[in-house]
Amino acid sequence: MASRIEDYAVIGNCETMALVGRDGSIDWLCLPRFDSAACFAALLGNRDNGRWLIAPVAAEAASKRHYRGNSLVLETAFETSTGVVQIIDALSRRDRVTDLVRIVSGLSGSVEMQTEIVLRFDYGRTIPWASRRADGRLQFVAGPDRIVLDSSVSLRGEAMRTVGRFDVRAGEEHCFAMSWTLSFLAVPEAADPKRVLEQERNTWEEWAARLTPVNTWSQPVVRSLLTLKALTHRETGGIVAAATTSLPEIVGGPRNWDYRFCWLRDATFTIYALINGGFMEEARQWRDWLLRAAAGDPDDLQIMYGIGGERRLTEYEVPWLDGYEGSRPVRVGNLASTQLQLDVFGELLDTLYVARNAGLPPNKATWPLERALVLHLAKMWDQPDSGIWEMRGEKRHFTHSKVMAWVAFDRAIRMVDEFGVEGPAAEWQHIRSRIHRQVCEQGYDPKLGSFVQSYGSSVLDASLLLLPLVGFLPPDDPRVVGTIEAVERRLMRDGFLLRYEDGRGSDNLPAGQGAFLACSFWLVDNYVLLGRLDDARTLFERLLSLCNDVGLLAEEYDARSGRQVGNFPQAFSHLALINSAYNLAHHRGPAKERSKT
Ligand SMILES: OC[C@H]1O[C@H](O[C@H]2O[C@H](CO)[C@@H](O)[C@H](O)[C@H]2O)[C@H](O)[C@@H](O)[C@@H]1O
Repeated sequence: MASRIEDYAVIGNCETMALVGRDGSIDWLCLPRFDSAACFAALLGNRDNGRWLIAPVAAEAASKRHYRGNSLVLETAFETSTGVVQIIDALSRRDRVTDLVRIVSGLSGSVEMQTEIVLRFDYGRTIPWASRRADGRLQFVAGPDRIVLDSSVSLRGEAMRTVGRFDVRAGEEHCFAMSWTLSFLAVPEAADPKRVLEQERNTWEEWAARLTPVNTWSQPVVRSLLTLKALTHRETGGIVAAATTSLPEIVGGPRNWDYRFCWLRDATFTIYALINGGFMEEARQWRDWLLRAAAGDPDDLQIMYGIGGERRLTEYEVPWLDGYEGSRPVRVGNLASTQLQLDVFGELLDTLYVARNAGLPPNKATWPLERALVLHLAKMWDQPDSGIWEMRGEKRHFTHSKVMAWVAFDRAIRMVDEFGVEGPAAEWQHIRSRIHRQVCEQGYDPKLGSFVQSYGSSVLDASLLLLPLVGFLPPDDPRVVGTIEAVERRLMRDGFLLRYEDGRGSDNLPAGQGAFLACSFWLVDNYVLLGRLDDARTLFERLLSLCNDVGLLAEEYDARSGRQVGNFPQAFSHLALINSAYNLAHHRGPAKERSKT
């Protein structure tokens, strides 16, 4: 059985990530990209679907772990009655080769260790052919995939697994290196695990040293930025929403989605957080990814793309996997990619505007794309859509979607005014006023004293907290204050926010989801804008306490079971954490800047 979600740490190489359990088992790894098929899929099934365990034989061993400095090199120490041993894990990358290295090092006494390697390509389904090469390394091949395994420990095959037992005394070390390539390419040289670890640590540390400091909450902010960077593909610049598919929003339920794609919404928010952290090169890389992904007719803009900008993300179910703790179905691909979600226009224009203001030199294709998108939006902003929560039910006039359409026109007008780019600003001003009026008339319920999820409904939705954050209305406007109060009253569960009222949001899915962490961070941002700084700090600190022992967050938190739920680690949660930390720490944080109208 897989571990609890918060019991995983991740290691990554900016192309893919592996989930490493506290128990020393790597239960998830897709090779070579985040969205490739997994060769370790025990996370969504059982150990026969693929995993790599290295752990003491003694079942009672207690583990403690941390990252080496500001890196993604993970150290897990196991304490047993006979001694202490440490496992150091890292993922790296050479030309067309992915390396997973693990070093077992004895710290005190002597510990009897075991390893079990179950390699299953194609999401746990395909058992590869195993053989021993002339150079002594083990080789596993199936279809396009080849893995070569080098180890200082003697290993043997047993019931379709590779297993070994070894003792580690204080001062001793055993090294393992697993290298993946396409099966038709030359067999790669063996990796040098120690050199790989050193190099990975230095690269990550150098990157993190460029951070604009945030004082009080530096540690969680740096770990969140490292996680966002690790979710960014090094070559394409695409940013995935999370490293996993189908970790459930409700354990045992069907709300299981594939997040290994690049949502424009999540990516623009990520860039916003990276710009606040001072990382302009990443902003440029993502902007260039966007220009390539969105190339073509603006009518064809998708709300998400593959890592390289791929458009077809066909969703299918993987019936041979039982799902995380039985949460079925396991899905690959995402049908939401075909939805209309109007808010992405606003998020794109807002982030590109922020990037210009932050000094990102414009690319000559940027404004033509922005202009084309706004001209397209002018023709369809008044259509119903699927909204920020990607509801698979009937389309509606979501208030948040319309507000973000307002943002798109607002930022386009500002760009004409402030940067002298060319566009029909007078026409856009007219549309901007129309949307504003319409939202205030149809998206606001005077009896409730609050904005509502969609026109004419009485359902509350935490996305309404973004209204003051994007400058649609001032934070002290009574309608905004009323909305914050209504959200606190109706969406707060055990001190954290649900994203909308369960069962009333008509998403045709079972109720019972956990608190949506990004929404709870938006409440922190609203408190900051209202000057409720004590409330902001208290809620922020409580949210930080939900991070696992290595600072990672999934999408949601289920307060009843005290567990993280949803895909992991999730960019949306981490970027919201970073933005709230900057809002709290700086007099002129991102919320204050953005809310200037
Ligand atoms: O719950 C319904 C939807 O859930 C996913 O979307 C959520 O995650 C996205 C990526 O982080 C985020 O952009 C979106 O706002 C969230 O609602 C899922 O990917 C959808 O297919 C699903 O309909």
